[in-house]
Amino acid sequence: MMAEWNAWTDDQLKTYNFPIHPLPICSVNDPQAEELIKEQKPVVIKGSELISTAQKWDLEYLREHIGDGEFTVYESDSESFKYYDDKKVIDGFTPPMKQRRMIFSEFYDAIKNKNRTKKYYLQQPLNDKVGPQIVVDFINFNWKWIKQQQMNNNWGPLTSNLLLISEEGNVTPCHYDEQENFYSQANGYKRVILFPPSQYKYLYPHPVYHPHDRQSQVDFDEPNLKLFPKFKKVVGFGTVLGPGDVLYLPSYWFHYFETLKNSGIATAITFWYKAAPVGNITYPLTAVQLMAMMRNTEKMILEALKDYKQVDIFWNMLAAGRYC
Ligand SMILES: CC[C@@H](CC(=O)C(=O)O)C(=O)O
Ligand SMILES: [Zn+2]
Repeated sequence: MMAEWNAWTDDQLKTYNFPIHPLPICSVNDPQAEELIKEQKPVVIKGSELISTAQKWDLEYLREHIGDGEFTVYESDSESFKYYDDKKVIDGFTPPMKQRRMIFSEFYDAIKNKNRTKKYYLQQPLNDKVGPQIVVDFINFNWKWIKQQQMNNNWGPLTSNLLLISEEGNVTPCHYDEQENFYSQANGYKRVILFPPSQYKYLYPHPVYHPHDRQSQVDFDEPNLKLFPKFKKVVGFGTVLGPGDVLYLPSYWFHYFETLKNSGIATAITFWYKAAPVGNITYPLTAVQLMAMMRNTEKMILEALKDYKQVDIFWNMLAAGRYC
């Protein structure tokens, strides 16, 4: 992967032993960018100026201007921040990180504390509690351009702008989301690795009823190939995002993020949109349609059986010796 001149070096990246091909990179005026978005394929877009007013959002600026609202901050004993849905409860599940609520100055102090043993990741939807200067910066995002993308692709409404403030080395393990996303890097450097929905069978997401729904069960650092043998077939598409870069991250594409080692703080903002309504069904079904169908089937079985422990029994009864 080619480092932009002087920005970062390969030794700041974690190493994985699956192939990683480069993601397409286009200028905002390149028609190929629009084509890839229309085909729901990922592309890194340069020069959109989407969040240029947020490129000055460093910790000091935010401490001064972001206001005294509370923020969700994940606290982890390791570099890994594997998302979990605290509304999904199953026996014996221990959350891999702590979800805390802090005002920004508490987050700032936690990050600056040289004696700390924990790692932190602020992940908070931007809301109306932010200070007036942040509102001015937000209003001056390139809404004209992104609204054009939303319209061109018949997406639904913007659902949230998640502010992400990550420390060097933090990892968000592989997962998928069900919304379209323009992932915008304000400052710092983050590496992203994407996997198409067709690689679902290599990434073994947790069951829908599990708190880690949508997250891959495979630990990329120590993959258990006995439990997840097809993981060895996985092929990634990756790049390093720098200040001003925007990644179109299509719904249902699996993705993994890491904040480069020794690169300080990385600030990013997501633009999540409801995906376009499914058009007329053609066969064979697409990988995305199969993923949506599998999710709905799991939800229906859970709804019918009421008890998640029965889902495993039912599924094995249905499939064992008959389908697998
Ligand atoms: C939510 C955290 C993650 C981004 C992501 O998964 C997304 O925007 O969908 C990251 O940047 O570490
Ligand atoms: Zn995600």
